[in-house]
Amino acid sequence: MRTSFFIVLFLSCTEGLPENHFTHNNIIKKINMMNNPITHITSCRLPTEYGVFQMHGFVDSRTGQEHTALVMGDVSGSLPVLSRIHSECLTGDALFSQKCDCGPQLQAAMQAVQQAGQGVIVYLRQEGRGIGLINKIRAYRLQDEGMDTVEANLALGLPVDARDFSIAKHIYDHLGVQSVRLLTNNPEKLQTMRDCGIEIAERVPLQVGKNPENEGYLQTKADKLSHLL
Ligand SMILES: Nc1nc2c(ncn2[C@@H]2O[C@H](COP(=O)(O)OP(=O)(O)OP(=O)(O)O)[C@@H](O)[C@H]2O)c(=O)[nH]1
Ligand SMILES: [Zn+2]
Repeated sequence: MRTSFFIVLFLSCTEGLPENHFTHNNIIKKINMMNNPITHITSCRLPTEYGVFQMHGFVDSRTGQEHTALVMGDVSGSLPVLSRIHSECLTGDALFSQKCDCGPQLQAAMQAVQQAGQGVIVYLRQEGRGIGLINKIRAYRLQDEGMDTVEANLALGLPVDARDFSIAKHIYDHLGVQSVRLLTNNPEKLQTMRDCGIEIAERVPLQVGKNPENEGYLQTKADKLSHLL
């Protein structure tokens, strides 16, 4: 009760400070980092087209969201581990959509881990950059009418990107991962991991799955979301 009072007081006092100071979001993320909200529930063997992984299930006590990590080999310790932090995309990962590059990225990441003989795929259930499936369909409908991926989220009154990559840090901690070679083109993911205390030994580019349907989407990610494409 007392702690919450001081947190609320602190948040009110920091209102109005510039973006690069204490934003509410950053403070809330830091509080979340202090009280680990991610609980490991169980794990099982998962044979896939890309080899046999150990699949771990986690629950976020704040949202009830279920996340998973696919692990191959021994990943604990200070040596860099090949890893992908993948955000759920039902349309791309499971329904073969060509509107994005998620499906081919997931496959390429799993294949790369198989080739390395060791690695972690963190699969975060933050569909639609965190706005959920129904809102993503709403956003796609606006894109059918000519908006780009950023404009559509904003037109719906939603954040452009509502994901919390710090969840991955808790998952890495559970697995004993300290340093990663991260498969990504997204600089924000790299920065969040660094801010959380995960060493980025290397960024491994992941440029696959380009097709005529997703050319504009990839261009928007490069132009408006600073993706390294
Ligand atoms: N709201 C919204 N979400 C999208 C759209 N297209 C893909 N997504 C979601 O975007 C997430 C994937 O993000 P991306 O921007 O493709 O890639 P990233 O994970 O940020 O970066 P990489 O590590 O380089 O792949 C998934 O959750 C998808 O469901 C879209 O047009 N609108
Ligand atoms: Zn996708």
